[in-house]
Amino acid sequence: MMFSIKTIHTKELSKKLRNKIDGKTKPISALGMLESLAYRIGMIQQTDQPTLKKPTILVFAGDHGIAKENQVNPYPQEVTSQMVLNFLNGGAAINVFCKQHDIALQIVDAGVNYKFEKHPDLIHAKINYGTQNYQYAPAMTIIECKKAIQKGAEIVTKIYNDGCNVVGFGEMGIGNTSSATLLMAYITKLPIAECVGAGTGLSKDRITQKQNILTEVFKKHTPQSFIDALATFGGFEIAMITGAILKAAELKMTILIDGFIVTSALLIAHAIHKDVVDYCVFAHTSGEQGHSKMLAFLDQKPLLSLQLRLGEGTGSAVAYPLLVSAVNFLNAMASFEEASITSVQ
Ligand SMILES: Cc1cc2ncn([C@H]3O[C@H](COP(=O)(O)O)[C@@H](O)[C@H]3O)c2cc1C
Ligand SMILES: O=C(O)c1cccnc1
Repeated sequence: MMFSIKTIHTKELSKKLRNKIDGKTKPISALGMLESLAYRIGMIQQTDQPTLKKPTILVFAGDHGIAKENQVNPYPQEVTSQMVLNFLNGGAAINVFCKQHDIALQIVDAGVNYKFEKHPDLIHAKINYGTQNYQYAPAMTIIECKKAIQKGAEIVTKIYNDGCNVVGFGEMGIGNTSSATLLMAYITKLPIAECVGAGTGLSKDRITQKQNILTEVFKKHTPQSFIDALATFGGFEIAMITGAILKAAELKMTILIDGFIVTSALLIAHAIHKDVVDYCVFAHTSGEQGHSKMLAFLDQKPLLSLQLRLGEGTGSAVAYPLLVSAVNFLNAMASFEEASITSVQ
């Protein structure tokens, strides 16, 4: 389970890209974050003429042992499987946005507590029927965790081999803001109180209850490695996304990072391989309060801030057209020289 992720920085290409961007018919830096986005995609693809091919969003779904008790989650566990069926029927927010932007969408059963029928858009990768409740035992075994990482890597390899070079990850798993909170606290070393939030809409009192429970959980376990932390606090969908991110970076794909939960998977991937973030584009800042702190920890600026707090990869789908604009201006806009326009002295 080794990933070979290359440092992107090559001075020559970096200079070439900067000159190309600065040479376009606009004042210097006038395309703002679209410029840094074009630069990043160019660096990822190691070319000053990047292209976006077969954009795909993979939504990983998994159930969480703790969710059965309804202490940290307002919605019951069965909503995970019900939402998977909704994805397969085309009725969820992520379906609508992917359709709008011509993004291929595939759903992965990473570990839902339900047996699904075969479906062309569903990848069967179930590790188990939900995790253990980490109030009592680690969420999964190290073997299960490694299997999930491996499976995530395999799924990304498959879409890469089918011609995709830009991928976003989404998730569905009732209770998974709790896993993300614990992973965030483990990696950033911030107190649980700084990481915990409303999830799908807990009241203030219930956030305090969630904070107390997660503080106890955090004290109970002493993971010995990043993989152990992922196994202890994670979900199958989060572990699979971690493997998917690492593989996508190895394959030099452009990776769209969504909200609080996907970023928690990235925190683990980043702890394992710090160069992984150079392959990522940060779609948005989630309304879940810990997310902006995760982004600050990674020193990354997201494209959008729409107070989305849904997950499913919706922030990535909504941000995707900005990547298209970035690549298009870089490839199609005239330079001062081509348009015979006088530049600054
Ligand atoms: C109908 C519905 C659709 C969703 N789509 C994503 N989530 C989001 O909410 C869940 C995490 O929040 P918590 O930790 O508070 O349970 C995840 O499934 C996440 O993807 C949804 C949640 C619900 C209820
Ligand atoms: O930001 C997210 O990904 C998020 C926030 C709340 C609930 N589900 C997902």
